[in-house]
Amino acid sequence: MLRIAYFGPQGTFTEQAARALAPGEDLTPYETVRMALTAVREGAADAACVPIENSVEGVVPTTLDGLSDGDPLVAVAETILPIHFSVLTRPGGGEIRTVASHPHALAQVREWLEANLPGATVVASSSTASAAVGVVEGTYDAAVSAPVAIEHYALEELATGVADVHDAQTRFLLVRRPGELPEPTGADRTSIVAAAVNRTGTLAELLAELASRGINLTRLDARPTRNNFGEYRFFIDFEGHVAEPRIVSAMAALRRRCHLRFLGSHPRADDVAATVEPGAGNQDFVEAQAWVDAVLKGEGA
Ligand SMILES: O=C(O)C(=O)Cc1ccccc1
Repeated sequence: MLRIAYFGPQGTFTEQAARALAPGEDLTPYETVRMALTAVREGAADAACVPIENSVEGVVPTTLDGLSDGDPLVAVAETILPIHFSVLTRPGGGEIRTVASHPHALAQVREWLEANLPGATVVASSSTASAAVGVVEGTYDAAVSAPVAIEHYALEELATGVADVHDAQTRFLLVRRPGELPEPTGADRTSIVAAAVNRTGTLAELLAELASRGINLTRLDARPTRNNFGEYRFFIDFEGHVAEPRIVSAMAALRRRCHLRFLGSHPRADDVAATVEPGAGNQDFVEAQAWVDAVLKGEGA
């Protein structure tokens, strides 16, 4: 049985994602994303499930920073969950003075809180489920939680199906230490971190390497390096798998231009096939290479 670390405690959205990505495996909650990643780096877990991006709030910065610092880890699978919340209180609990949740959750229920709990102080907690634990312990009066949290904590539902933005989704990754890669499927995502020198046009040059090979981006985020103010690392996700000739060509070109960290190639949860531009399919790259090989051998011109 695989040991899967996940961003907990029990009852987080991430636990739900871990159950979907690693059914029947041995799941252990960790208090922070960083601690779950460290468990994999140190060998205490075989893989970790962590949230990466939300359709409303964007990326989860602690996950990006946790993946770009420390020993390399690679994503081998992803899942996307629909996100709506339950507001949980103590049974028979009185006035609601404080309401807590993960910042990504709070950002998605701001209008609901203003309309329904206007007097309550809003407090950020490490996860939606840690807010529920805080309500059980009396630290907060209400928690904005994942619907499954009610199965773990002796609380009452003040409201369910809460969401300012309907159809919100969060994408989660299963990450491991580098090893065998998942097979390409034709509907894959590759993730890298690029650290380029601060010079005019650097980012445009990196993106041009991808664009000229017809590679479609699915996400682009910048995070500060934290060493020098104004210096950034770029997190780039694009369609395709590193085992494909066109992606190999792009990765080698990027590697010549900047420091690269490979964060994995894996099937997309939404199963959307990669866009292929005319002349930029894998077969085009294979045929072009075969022609150059023939020239080198003196068998063609
Ligand atoms: O706190 C949780 O339950 C998480 O898994 C992170 C999160 C928070 C808000 C929306 C989706 C995921």
